[in-house]
Amino acid sequence: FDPVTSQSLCSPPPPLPQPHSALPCCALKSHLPSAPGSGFAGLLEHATASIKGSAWTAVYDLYSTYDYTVPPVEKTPVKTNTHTALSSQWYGRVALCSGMAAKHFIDTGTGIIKKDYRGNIVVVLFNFGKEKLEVKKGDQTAQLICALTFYPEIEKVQHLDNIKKGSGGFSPTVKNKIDAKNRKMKKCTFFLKIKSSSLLFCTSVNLIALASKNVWFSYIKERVLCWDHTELYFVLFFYI
Ligand SMILES: O=c1ccn([C@H]2C[C@H](O)[C@@H](COP(=O)(O)OP(=O)(O)OP(=O)(O)O)O2)c(=O)[nH]1
Repeated sequence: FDPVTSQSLCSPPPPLPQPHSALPCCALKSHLPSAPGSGFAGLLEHATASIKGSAWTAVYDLYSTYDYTVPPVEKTPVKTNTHTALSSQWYGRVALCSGMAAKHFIDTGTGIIKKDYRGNIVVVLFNFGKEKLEVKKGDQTAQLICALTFYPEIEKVQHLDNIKKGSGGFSPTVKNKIDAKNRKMKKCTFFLKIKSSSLLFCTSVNLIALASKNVWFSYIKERVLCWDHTELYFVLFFYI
């Protein structure tokens, strides 16, 4: 699917266009690294404008080819005139510029560049801000990351192996943490209740014994109030 023309890209991919000298049009050709982790992600060819920020960065800057206006709460596909020819196991990812996100509330949509895509890389800009965004020819609109990927074979199975995350839907880990916290809180409340009940019990026995001077109460007072609170907790624990 071509995000600009809304046409299907099922037809054979068009040949790479010749770069226009006045526009930042370039072709990236990637090779598999000779050794894993060698960090060699792409070779810039026919570039009229450097799109890599520095020698050590893993991303290539993508620039707008034309002037655009992105109205507030709208999206605009921005052509970059950048074409990729990625080798097998590579794919491209259009990522947002943090500066545009922080300053203008701009995000980029979609963003997966298939290795066999030969069309114009388009950056779909979403304006979540209240102001319209003016994009000028040559402005950086996004960054391109070339990443290695794998092709897992799909197998139909009856069961999956035991997984920790469970089937709790979104954020089950967070839910489990909240559940554990709630359980801890319940435990604390329970022991607090016991503690306050035991204190209440001691005070009541004391007061009644004092007021009535009753032999039985004096007996209970002597027997019970000489216990320390720990013993009382146990008595009340089983009683409650
Ligand atoms: O931000 C983006 C995302 C995608 N593309 C290009 C490259 C990608 O290979 C092609 C198709 O995009 P995608 O595969 O995400 O769309 P689809 O609707 O699944 O299309 P297809 O019919 O190719 O499966 O559009 C861009 O230029 N910019």
